[in-house]
Amino acid sequence: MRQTSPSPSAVFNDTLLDDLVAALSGNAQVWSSMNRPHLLITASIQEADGGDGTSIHISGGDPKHGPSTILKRAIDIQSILQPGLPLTSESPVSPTDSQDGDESFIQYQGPQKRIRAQSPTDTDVHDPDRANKARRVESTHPRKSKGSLRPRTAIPSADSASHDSQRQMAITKNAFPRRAKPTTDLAPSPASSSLAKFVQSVWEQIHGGISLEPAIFAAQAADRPGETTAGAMSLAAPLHLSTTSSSLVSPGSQTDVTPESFTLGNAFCRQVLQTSRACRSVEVIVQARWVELFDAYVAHLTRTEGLSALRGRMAAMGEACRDFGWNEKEMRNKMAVWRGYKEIKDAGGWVPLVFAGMGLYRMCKYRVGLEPGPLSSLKAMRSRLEIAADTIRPEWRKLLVAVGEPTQLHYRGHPHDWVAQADGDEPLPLSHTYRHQEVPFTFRHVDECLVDEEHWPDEDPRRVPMTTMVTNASAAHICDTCGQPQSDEIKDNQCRCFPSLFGGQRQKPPVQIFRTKNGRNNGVQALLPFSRGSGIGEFVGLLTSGIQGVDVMNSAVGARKYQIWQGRESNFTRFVNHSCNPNALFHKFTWLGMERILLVSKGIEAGAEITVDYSDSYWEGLDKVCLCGEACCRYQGRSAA
Ligand SMILES: C[S@@+](CC[C@H](N)C(=O)[O-])C[C@H]1O[C@@H](n2cnc3c(N)ncnc32)[C@H](O)[C@@H]1O
Repeated sequence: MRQTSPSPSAVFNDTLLDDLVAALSGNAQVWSSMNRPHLLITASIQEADGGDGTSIHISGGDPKHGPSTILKRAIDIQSILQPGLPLTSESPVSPTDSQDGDESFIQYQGPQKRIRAQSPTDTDVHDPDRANKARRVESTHPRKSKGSLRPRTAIPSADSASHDSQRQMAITKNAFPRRAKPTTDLAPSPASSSLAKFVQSVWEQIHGGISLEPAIFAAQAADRPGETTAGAMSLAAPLHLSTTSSSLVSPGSQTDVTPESFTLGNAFCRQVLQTSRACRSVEVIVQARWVELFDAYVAHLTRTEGLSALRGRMAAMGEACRDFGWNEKEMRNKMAVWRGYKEIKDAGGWVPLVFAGMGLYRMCKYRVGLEPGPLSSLKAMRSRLEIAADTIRPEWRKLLVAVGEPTQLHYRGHPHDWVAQADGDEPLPLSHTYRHQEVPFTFRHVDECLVDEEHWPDEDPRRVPMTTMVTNASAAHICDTCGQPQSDEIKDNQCRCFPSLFGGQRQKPPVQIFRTKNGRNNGVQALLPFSRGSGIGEFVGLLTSGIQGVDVMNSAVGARKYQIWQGRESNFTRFVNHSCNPNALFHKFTWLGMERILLVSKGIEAGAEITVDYSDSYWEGLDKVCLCGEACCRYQGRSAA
């Protein structure tokens, strides 16, 4: 049998060969013939077939009685060699003494029967050629290796060692990087870890598939016929603080910003913010809908192509990877997050996605809060979310064009024109909840008190003697609580006693009218927590006097008594129920020289009903039973007067 030396550059798929030889339960040899790889089982040294194709030769027989070839089959093993690395016959010498000829082999020690590799002995020292052979075998069969085939390491000749051996590339057995086990010693500090993650995300974004077209400028240009994108860019001019330097503010230079350009800069910055916020909302609803598209396409593939669900998903995934320009891992990661968006949409509708804050991505990435319990709570909240979104931010529905959903509002009017019901039941129009009354229900939402001129023809009964502070420009009202000047102008106001109610941007109160379950009709629910001492709202209604027999608030400034009646015109404070253990109270506060009655929190959690103590003067003589349900209730179970 002629043997040629295998190429030292031939790289084998060790695992496959391991498995193959292990299955044959014996030693094996690989050699090349006619530049094609062969695998020979060494149980019997018998060439079965020179052949001209790449084949596995399986021979057997008792050497004493001569070989008896039992060629079973020939298998092409070219495919298990690394492509592009053909066997060559240039390697110098056969590693075994018993072989000769122009075919060489690498001896393989099968996993079950290990042959100790030859190593140079004392005798070898005197026989350099034999020693070299032994070294080659040793390097081919490192003792620690467990039954694997390797190309033989070439032993450089004296004159070629300096360069040839330097240029031999190899893929080592342990080249595949394994994940390092994190150790506490080496764990980066949280700060550097956060920064490292941040920088990593920047690199990922740069190298990922995003495109940062300045769409906002294009949109502005579209709004202004004849305006180019570059021209629209000039809208951002107030933000170009320095035209001579690439940095916004040149060191040492004093940039003059006029009030007008500051206002323009604010407007531009706000516009960009709002545009990007709307884009972010569109992004997540589109991604939630895309997951539905993906699932529907998989169903299509399984139906029309006869693919299994798994194969259908793989096929759809492949197409998605191609179209998004992402690899499969990126695509899977994105889809996992997007599927979270879809689950939120399925439970709570589109509102939670459109108005989601920064936590949405993390929540979906780490699947926190997407358990059945929280999702069913979200489901019960769905219509409440829609009431608020439709009545406070009606423009949100227009974004649904992006996912082909109807854009008509479900809930029109004032946020408190709707009464939310428990267990996700459809909200009721406010007037429907007073149908049981004999007098038809009419109600107008107002933010300020109205003066009943019949009783107070000349002045507002709440006016208090004014405390003023004269400044350069004008006289200012001084807060009798904090001693700071008060003003409805944000830039002039310094009183921070109730910032959500006075002196700043008045916020929509995060409360809803809801239907109580225990016979109190409607009540007020906090949608967000109210910290202790914070203002929830002002008790407003008709400023009048002398009313009896209906719910009314009595107050007085000095000797001047007045009443606030909320029967026809008011705000949500009209619907606050009584509790003998309330979480809010009514509090007098003077704003701009006028007494105000505020609903102030004693510490309220999100979701809780807001209650106050109506006071004994309310309940005394009233033929009602208190239904507050508190253990300390003062008016429960009493016999009606
Ligand atoms: C200012 S309204 C509050 C809103 C009212 N629940 C509604 O649906 O219009 C006051 C009325 O609510 C009811 N109410 C408030 N608190 C109550 C309580 N603890 N027990 C029984 N009824 C209560 C009484 O009918 C009372 O006259």
